[in-house]
Amino acid sequence: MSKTHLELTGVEMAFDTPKGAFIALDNINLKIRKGEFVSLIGHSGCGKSTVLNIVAGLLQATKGGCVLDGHEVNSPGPERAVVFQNHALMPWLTVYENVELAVQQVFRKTMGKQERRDWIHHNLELVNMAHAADKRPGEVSGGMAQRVGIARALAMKPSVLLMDEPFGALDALTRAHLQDSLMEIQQELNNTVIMITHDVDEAVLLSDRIIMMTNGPEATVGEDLYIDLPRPRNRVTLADNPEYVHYRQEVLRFLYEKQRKLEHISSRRPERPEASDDKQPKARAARA
Ligand SMILES: Nc1ncnc2c1ncn2[C@@H]1O[C@H](COP(=O)(O)OP(=O)(O)OP(=O)(O)O)[C@@H](O)[C@H]1O
Repeated sequence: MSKTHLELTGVEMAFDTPKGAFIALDNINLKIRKGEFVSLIGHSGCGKSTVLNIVAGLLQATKGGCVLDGHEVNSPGPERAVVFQNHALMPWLTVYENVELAVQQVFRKTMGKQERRDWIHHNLELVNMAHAADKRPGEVSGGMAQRVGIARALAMKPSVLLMDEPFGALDALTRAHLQDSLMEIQQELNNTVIMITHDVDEAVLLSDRIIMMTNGPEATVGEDLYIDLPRPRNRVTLADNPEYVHYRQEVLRFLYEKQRKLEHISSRRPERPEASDDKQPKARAARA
């Protein structure tokens, strides 16, 4: 078993609000091994993005911290690439130039011009987007743009890939195709991946481990489920696999329990004054 690659220890995240400190996360402890694919799942507003932002170095924990390869994470770095739900490509640059921007940032000094060109094409090919290299993001579909976002992240050769609902906005077929590509690429590159998802099937299919978070405020790790299914994984054959069905039920059970708690709290307390309105926990039982 490989050693710990990334470690969160005693992480607390308190946000300043007009009504005082809002403790979003409390005592998050997590050890992740090199090459592990970890999904974060939990109800809306529980703090998944906050965890990801701390690992990305975009937020600083108010207590505890994050250590990657023995170094404390204090700021963003190219060894941790982030893929957001809405690709976040530069609309005025072509598909090629969007990837090039990231590659220049990381490899300007270490790769020659031709090597960089080949590397950009290689990454576009990985996600089947080389044919659209000269198109702008507005000229390709949402799924294609998302693939470019993934190529851009992979082209930085990140040792950690952080994904915040990367396939959330895509139709089912595109989503399935990208999930399969991601599994293949990750097997090949052995990156450590942390992915936020609301989709239970996606979490079980892709992950080595599913971290289920309790409801906020003061959210923490509720359950840590290891998905011991052989790879490569095939969604069609897995659908009837009793182990797969068991894992899926475990996650659903956890989420329904937490959902019941949310409903219980909201029936007793009509308002949650601490959290901002757009982040009030919502029922997402259908997809979560
Ligand atoms: N800058 C901030 N200031 C105050 N509160 C914040 C801030 N950022 C996040 N929060 C609160 O922290 C909690 C966790 O937010 P976060 O976005 O991490 O949740 P999430 O699980 O990713 O939600 P979702 O699934 O809806 O994306 C929420 O209650 C949110 O309102």
